[in-house]
Amino acid sequence: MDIIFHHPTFDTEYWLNRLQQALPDARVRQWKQGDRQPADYALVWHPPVEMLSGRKGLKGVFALGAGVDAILSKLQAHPDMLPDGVPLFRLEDTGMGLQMQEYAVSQVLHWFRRFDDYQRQKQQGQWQPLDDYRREDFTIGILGAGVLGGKVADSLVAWGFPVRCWSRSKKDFPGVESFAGGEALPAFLSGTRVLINLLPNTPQTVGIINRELLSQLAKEAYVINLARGVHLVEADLLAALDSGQLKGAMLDVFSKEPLPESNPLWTHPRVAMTPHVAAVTRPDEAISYIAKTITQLENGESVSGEVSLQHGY
Ligand SMILES: NC(=O)C1=CN([C@@H]2O[C@H](COP(=O)(O)OP(=O)(O)OC[C@H]3O[C@@H](n4cnc5c(N)ncnc54)[C@H](O)[C@@H]3O)[C@@H](O)[C@H]2O)C=CC1
Ligand SMILES: O=C(O)C(=O)CO
Repeated sequence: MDIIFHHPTFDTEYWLNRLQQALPDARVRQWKQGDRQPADYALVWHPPVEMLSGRKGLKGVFALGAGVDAILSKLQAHPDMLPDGVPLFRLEDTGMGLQMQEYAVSQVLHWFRRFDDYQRQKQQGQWQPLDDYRREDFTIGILGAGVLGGKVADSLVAWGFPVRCWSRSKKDFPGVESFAGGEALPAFLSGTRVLINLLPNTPQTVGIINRELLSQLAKEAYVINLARGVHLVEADLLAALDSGQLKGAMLDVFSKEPLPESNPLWTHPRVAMTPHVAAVTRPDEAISYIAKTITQLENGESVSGEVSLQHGY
């Protein structure tokens, strides 16, 4: 079995060695320009078109991340990168769930304990205890209740917050109120104090966090965007912060990355940000999942992690 690998930034040597250890019978190689030799599986992130285009004999393609929006948009322009019937897989959790939990819990607690207010007071030399926030006024709403949204919901339930989620179909997560579909979105938003976005980037979700949505949140709400920059209309977020409808935002992803120097998000006092690091691919966990899945596919067993090309995630 032949496996080709391409990632623009990962330590390729490390990945090739670890993949080889996990699948000792396979021949694993880095794909290089001009390589048209056969391959059974391709492991990719931002693959060059010529790596996959017209390739015969491929049994599966693995995206080396959770979101497949970049590869799907490339496939739209170059459909022969994924011949009919060849499955596309993505990473399900593989260590990203815990990272998303760390990010969401630490930020929610930061706001809940009013560290943002105390930081402002400190800058003004003010010593002034403030009223505590109450958990019952701090409902967390998670847009996207999939692998990562589900994990984040669990961790916030454990901290005693009221948690609700919104997805395409209803979920049965312990302690989490589930809302499904467009009709249920207003009810989900009403009373939500902290909105956490973990939706995939699809034509249905682009621009979903806009003026209309933000206006339906609880007063002095907060937004955490952990999914993709295109979900959020940045100008609407800034307007909602300036009008007082929103109290703060924590953003990991942006419509353009790296965020251009001129973008007003950089200087807004109530916007905090990280450079798309909320959850990164952990090589060892990802390699275990890929090796297990390839072995299952080779044995004709059912597998998990296949992307629905119809739904776009
Ligand atoms: N910032 C970062 O470092 C990272 C960001 N991500 C982003 O997180 C996203 C979510 O990842 P997973 O949880 O693994 O995805 P998933 O596919 O397991 O979950 C997606 C959820 O969104 C819901 N959904 C999809 N379309 C919908 C619609 N139109 N209306 C309502 N609900 C809808 C689904 O029902 C599902 O609950 C990824 O697509 C990726 O963009 C993932 C990893 C790291
Ligand atoms: O895996 C993903 O989709 C990511 O965004 C990683 O940063």
